[in-house]
Amino acid sequence: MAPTSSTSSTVPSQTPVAAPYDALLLYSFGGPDGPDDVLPFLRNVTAGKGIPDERLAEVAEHYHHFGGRSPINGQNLALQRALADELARRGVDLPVLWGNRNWAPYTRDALRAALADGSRRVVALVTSAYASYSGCRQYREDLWGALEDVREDLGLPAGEQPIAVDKVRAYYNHPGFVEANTDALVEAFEKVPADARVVFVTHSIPDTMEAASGFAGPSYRAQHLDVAAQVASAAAARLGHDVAWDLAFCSRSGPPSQPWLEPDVNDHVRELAAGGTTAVVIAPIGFVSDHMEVAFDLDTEALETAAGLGLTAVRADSVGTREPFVRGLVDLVLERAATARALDAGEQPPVGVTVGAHPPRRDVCPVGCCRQRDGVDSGIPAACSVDPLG
Ligand SMILES: CC1=C(CCC(=O)O)c2cc3nc(cc4[nH]c(cc5[nH]c(cc1n2)c(C)c5CCC(=O)O)c(CCC(=O)O)c4C)C(CCC(=O)O)=C3C
Ligand SMILES: [Fe+2]
Repeated sequence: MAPTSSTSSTVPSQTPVAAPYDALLLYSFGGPDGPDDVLPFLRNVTAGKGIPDERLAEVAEHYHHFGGRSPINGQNLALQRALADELARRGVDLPVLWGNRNWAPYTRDALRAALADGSRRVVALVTSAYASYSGCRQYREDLWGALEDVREDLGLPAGEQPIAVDKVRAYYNHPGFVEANTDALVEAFEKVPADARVVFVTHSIPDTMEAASGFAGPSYRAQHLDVAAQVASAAAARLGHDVAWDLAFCSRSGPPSQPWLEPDVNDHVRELAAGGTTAVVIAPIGFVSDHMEVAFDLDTEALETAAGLGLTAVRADSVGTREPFVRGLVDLVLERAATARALDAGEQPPVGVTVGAHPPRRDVCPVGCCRQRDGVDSGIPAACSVDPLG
């Protein structure tokens, strides 16, 4: 009888589905964990951005209103756990790390830990579904800086990176994200009359950033309109009635002289009320979890605006750790791995899975992608692009 070792050696060796990656980085924005963190966090976020002091004081108040703690860190921990569980369920051996741009745990520390654990190639999943300077390029610029820090730790010369990071494409039009948002909207309709109007909401950005976001595909606004149309029609099919909707924006900052995407959600709700609407669902498709913009700008301000006008108003859930979303994210990670393997082998990569009117966003950003922040180039190199200086 053959010894066990030779029996197992006859099993054909399979490429692990996550290869060439040896770790997954959940890469997020970060937020304060207590009152003393609020100001230094806000300084990190706004360094060099020209946000007026009054706006900063106002945003600090939003955080202090919730005890100086952002809900975002707990939400990322929950998502990290959900991703690890889904990977384990599929038998995929891939540790999930968590790192942030603006607060601890910082990305550079997550990369240091990955390196210490022997990882050399990491796949990053950004907690923003849409492509724009704020949702893609800025994460890539900060990642470039973190990779430089890790290289300098080891005293390696420029260009000799000890660890490489690839990024999962912007996933707004992935079926998992759309399905999870649809489920949340269908559930919200249990609490309002069938003729309630849906106000899909996302973060406002400057008009100049909106223009730059269209460099390598549909613009930030167009990406949201595509998701909104998909979610509304899928929800209508399930609910058995029409779903009327609009797209509105929240959390505008910057000087008043600078145009940002409109309408503001509060102004829009006022306009709907004036036009005879009596019930609204506020659906935060622009955010993946109920972080501060959702907790304050929507649940505190926008719902108060609606209540003050006598409207029936509910807020649909953000996708959070909903099963279709988490499943979709793991599908995207494995898709990115299959793409990396194909490119490494000089083969044609798989076509990314999507729903809606748009093709998949690129995995590797072209030169110039989303580079203009306020009508001028950021001037900062970025990781996960064909040319870091591009
Ligand atoms: C598109 C977008 C997303 C979605 C994509 C993504 O998720 O990344 C997002 C997310 C977030 N934004 C957040 C917080 C802040 N954003 C700010 C400022 C800004 N955001 C912008 C855009 C976006 N922001 C822009 C154009 C600015 C102006 C300054 C600049 O040009 O960059 C400021 C400064 C004060 C203020 O101006 O409001 C804060 C404190 C938090 C953490 C929340 C928490 O703690 O729970 C999260 C998840
Ligand atoms: Fe923001």
